[in-house]
Amino acid sequence: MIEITQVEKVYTSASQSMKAVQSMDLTIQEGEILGIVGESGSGKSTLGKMIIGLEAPTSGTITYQGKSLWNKNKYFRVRPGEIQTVFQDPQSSLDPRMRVKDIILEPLLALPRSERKIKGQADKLIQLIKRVGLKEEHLDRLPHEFSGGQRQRIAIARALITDPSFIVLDEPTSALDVSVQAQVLNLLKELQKERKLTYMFISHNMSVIRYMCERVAVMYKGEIVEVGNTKDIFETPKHAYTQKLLSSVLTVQEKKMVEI
Ligand SMILES: Nc1ncnc2c1ncn2[C@@H]1O[C@H](COP(=O)(O)OP(=O)(O)OP(=O)(O)O)[C@@H](O)[C@H]1O
Repeated sequence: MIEITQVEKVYTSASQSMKAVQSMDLTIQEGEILGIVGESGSGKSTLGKMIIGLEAPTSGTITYQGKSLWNKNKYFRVRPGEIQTVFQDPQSSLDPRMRVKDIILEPLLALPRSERKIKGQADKLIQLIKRVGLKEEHLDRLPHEFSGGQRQRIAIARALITDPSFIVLDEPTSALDVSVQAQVLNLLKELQKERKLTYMFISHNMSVIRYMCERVAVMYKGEIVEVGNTKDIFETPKHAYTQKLLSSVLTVQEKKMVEI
């Protein structure tokens, strides 16, 4: 579905330049949940941003269903709303002045007028808010009236309103309490199956990755050092960095994640 070939991203400022992503080759298969794991600063979010159109690759190609997403610095949408995203922090990613219904409907404004499907929109909105575990009356409320988990459910509904096929989930539950985290992860899993979605799931939490993903790519200093089936990566990690990640993170976090 997505083919990343020799992608590099260099951030340049007046004083310096830094390679956030380098020599990246990666395939994301239709219908899978691919995990991207790595410590802070390893380039995970930069990769996600290049796929959703927020950062242009410095070199290399990214194709979606065979079509190039970038031509120099210009991003081409395959179909507006086809690729969506859910970010980590539901506090800052939802406009505090907007009512929930307007937040969820907002991505439709990016679609051409003919595709906004005004007819039936209200029904779709009600269906969606209920599907993510909230109530119809919540549609008229403001974000501050909700808990972190509920706000992330709103962000998920917003991502789904355009009927995407592919969603970049960038640390979608990292800001949540562990029990709430499990509920949101389960919701994401159910939605992926029901709607035959493909996810790129970014996390630094190995337990969450193991619970969610069929395959995992391990990033270190902007490069993918290892990619494979989750089971293989966890049972027989080949790269020294993956081994280190597993030994340092799992023992503490697995205890925390028992509820999952
Ligand atoms: N807009 C930017 N300008 C300059 N440098 C940036 C920019 N965005 C990211 N970087 C740098 O690129 C590197 C990779 O950052 P990135 O956010 O992709 O990593 P990450 O693995 O997602 O980390 P985290 O888990 O902390 O979000 C970091 O060194 C970061 O400081």
